[in-house]
Amino acid sequence: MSTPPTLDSTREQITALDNELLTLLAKRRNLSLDVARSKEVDIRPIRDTQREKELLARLVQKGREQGLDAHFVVSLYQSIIEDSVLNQQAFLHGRANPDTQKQQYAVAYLGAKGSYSYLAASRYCQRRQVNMLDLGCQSFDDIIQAVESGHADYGFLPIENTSSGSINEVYDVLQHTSLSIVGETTIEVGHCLLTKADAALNEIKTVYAHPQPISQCSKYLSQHPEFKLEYCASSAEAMTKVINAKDNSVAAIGSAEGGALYQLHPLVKGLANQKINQSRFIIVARKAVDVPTQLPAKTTLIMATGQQPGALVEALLALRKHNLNMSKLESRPIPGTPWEEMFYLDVDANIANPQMQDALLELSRLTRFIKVLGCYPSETVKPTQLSQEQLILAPDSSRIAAPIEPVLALKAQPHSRSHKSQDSQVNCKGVVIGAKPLISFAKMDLSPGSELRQVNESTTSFEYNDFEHKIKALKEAGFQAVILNPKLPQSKLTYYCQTLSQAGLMSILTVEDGDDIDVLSRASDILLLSGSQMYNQTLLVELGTLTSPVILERHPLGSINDWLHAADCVLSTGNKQLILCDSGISNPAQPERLALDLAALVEVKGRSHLPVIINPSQSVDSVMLASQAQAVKQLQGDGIVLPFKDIQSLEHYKTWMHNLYS
Ligand SMILES: O=C(O)C(=O)C[C@]1(C(=O)O)C=C[C@@H](O)C=C1
Repeated sequence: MSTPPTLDSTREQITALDNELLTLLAKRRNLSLDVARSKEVDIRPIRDTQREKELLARLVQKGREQGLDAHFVVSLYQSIIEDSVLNQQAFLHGRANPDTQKQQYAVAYLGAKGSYSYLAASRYCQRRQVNMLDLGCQSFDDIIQAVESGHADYGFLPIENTSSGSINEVYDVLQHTSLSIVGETTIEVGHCLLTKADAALNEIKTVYAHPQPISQCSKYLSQHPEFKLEYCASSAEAMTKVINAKDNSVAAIGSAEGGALYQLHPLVKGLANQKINQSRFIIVARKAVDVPTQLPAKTTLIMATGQQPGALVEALLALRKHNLNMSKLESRPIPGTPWEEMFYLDVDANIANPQMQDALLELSRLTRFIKVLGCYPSETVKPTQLSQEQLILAPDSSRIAAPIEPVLALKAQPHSRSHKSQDSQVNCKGVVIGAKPLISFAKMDLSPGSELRQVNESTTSFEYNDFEHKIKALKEAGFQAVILNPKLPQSKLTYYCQTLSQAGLMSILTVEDGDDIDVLSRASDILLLSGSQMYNQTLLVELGTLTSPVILERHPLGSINDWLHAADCVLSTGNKQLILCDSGISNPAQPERLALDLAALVEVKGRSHLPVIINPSQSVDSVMLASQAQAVKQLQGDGIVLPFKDIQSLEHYKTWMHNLYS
């Protein structure tokens, strides 16, 4: 056997090739700017997906001839094309807004060098080949203040993350600013455990991090109960703490890139719960920008609709009528006006587009308040895909012995409207969930130590009387179902469920453990799978075998796709009596609370035929419940879960609940 070339000489060749590849990539990038120049003249859209498909198909074929895997070629070129599109966009946007063409941008962002906001800002400037003068700030208000006062040209604000959802505080500062949104940018957030160069994992005792990364890495952190978590105002502050520490017992959560600025070592990489963990930032400036029509654009609006039923739906229908797609809907309270909501909408359209103008006119008639926060180029470059046939096809008979099976057409997912276009309804005890009106569920916590169980454990008859009294009041207040906490002896559960049944209320028990399914399903009318179990395939399949209705709660860190995938697990096992329940998503700004995701309700109602109920009790305080319930009704939600504390709280509900049924 001949001796292989030495490692050093092979590495030299690889280095030389990589250099050539980079030179070629830079040349390609320059050519794509020539393309942008010609599109500026012809006024053609930047994106040409037909051209991308042809280009990918040709390259897959060419690559295959040289032994390269089709998926590798496609993902490589998807990145190259994304870069090409974003560069062309930045170029044309600069041409349309000559006053943004500067040598240097002063940028206000959260934290200090190395924070994710810093990385997003520096990438944004790099793409525009502009120097960045970075102004680290302590809070979102300080960022706004720096731009409003002219100390900074731009402010970078994180608005949402793929794992932890929307950042409510940012929506709140947008309510009052005179600044405009002039851009957006998304960065991959690769969380690592950053340590001093010579630290080992078993030495780590304290982990410093901003609340956002802590919630985004909750799965990893739960595997390390020995870590003491210390919250920091930014990832940069967390890294500084590690650098200043005297020993190796501390670590920070942050990016490898940011850590490198502090000479920190990424001891463990890929800590995030979700494989794809991205953060989207918006960029604010004093002056609004023009977005050339060749660029995909987004317009962000803030509005308050009337209080009458259906007002929000009417406003959203105005967008649909003009063929406009709403990519995001958020609701936030209006300070000082309890029970009223401000809605934030991202619409995929240029404000100069005549349809958008018509819709705005119509919205201004339908709303009590409306303001355009900005129109800016959308930086989401959806990768062009090849068909499965194009990817799999490799008719090289010398390599493949057996003929390839034809690719099966994917069946429509059982939750989807393409599988079933009409709304599904779940019948239980004469109540139909999924047909109007909205169903009201009361959530009662009867576990020992809860407010409802302050009676002595032995005074059972008093306890039972008390329960019967409360159930009667709930029925009178208009509730149709009661969700009970299952951590009670079986005899009591059976009694509680029977009492509910006698009062004509549906009984719902929460499942957190697979071993309980049998007992709980025999006692109650409906089982509710706790969101924490949404990824538990075994439990999903078990619930799929039941013949009674099931409520599937969304995991606080779960994406809509994951939630619907979990629904498919239940449906495809057999049980079609499925109801979805959204109790909100994790809100790192207020870790003790969840954040209601009303855009998810709109999206899921559009994509799925399943009934959806909303549980705002873990995300809003009691004064906000009325307006949230109205919003749920207006957005075609099928039910609302309200916390039941005591009979007095029912008086509060009675004042507004009748509106829900009108
Ligand atoms: O050919 C074009 O029209 C380009 O803009 C170049 C390019 C590319 O980088 O290859 C980029 C974006 C288009 O969607 C298609 C192709």
